Amino acid sequence: MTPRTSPNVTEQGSLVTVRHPSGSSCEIDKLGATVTSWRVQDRERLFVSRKAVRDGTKPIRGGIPLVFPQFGQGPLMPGQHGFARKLYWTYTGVARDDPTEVLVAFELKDSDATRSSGWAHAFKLTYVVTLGADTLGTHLAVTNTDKTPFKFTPLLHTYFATPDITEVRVHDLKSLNYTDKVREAQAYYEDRDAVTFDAEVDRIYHGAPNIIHLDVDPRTTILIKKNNLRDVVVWNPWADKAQEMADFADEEYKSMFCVEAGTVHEAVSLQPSQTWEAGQQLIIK
Ligand SMILES: O=P(O)(O)OC[C@H]1O[C@@H](O)[C@H](O)[C@@H](O)[C@@H]1O
Repeated sequence: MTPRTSPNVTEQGSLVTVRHPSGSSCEIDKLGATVTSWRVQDRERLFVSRKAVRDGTKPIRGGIPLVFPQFGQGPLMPGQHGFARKLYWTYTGVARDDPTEVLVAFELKDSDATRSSGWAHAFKLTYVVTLGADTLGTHLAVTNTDKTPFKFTPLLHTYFATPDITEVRVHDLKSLNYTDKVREAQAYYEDRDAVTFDAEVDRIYHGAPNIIHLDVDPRTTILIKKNNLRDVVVWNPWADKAQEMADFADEEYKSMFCVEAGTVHEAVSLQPSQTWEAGQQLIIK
């Protein structure tokens, strides 16, 4: 099928750039189908490290890497955060372009690389990125094309940009249980109205509400509206961990934070021929 094109979408090398008539734009790298830029009102909303490696030798440090089939270092396969963020996806073209939204689609199927990864199932992933005037949607469909069921723990690893990490507030997580990876992966209860950052944070909030408000600075709120993703991971490496990461500059922990919608506490199970769908919409308020 010939990819559908639009004057609002350009493809150059591994980058697909989408422009909306309102002036907003986004950029997706076929490496991982990683959204690497989202600009609204002339302001970049996503964080990408200035030391990010963009040649395919490692996942892109920033934007929205897509974690599949495994979040973290789980039991499903060896390594961290699965293979989807490390592989080049196929750009399948413009799915829709109308005055309100522009949609572009990407696909990843099992290959020698995925079958030899330790998670050897046959699958098809379809990822649709939707740009509106002040919204960005990322929607994933997973189809089991195999003869047996499989499990996965998918996640949208969104890196948000902030002018000052100490002013960030992540709301709507109060009264949830969370696993704290910084404290021996023990379970805790969130009693604060907002999660803030003044040290390393690495938590999995279980069963989070579908709307999360983020104050990225005292005047700017972004809403995450998630769909069919149960949990929310909140992460900032802070100073010491930042120094350990080769593709992240030492001071960059001050200008980013991750709020990651996923189903990671318990895996999704998918039967042969079935499709599972989920996603998020980011909205500038
Ligand atoms: O360095 P990576 O593999 O991109 O992972 C970054 C972080 O991703 C988060 O989702 C994890 O909860 C953290 O534990 C991890 O450090």
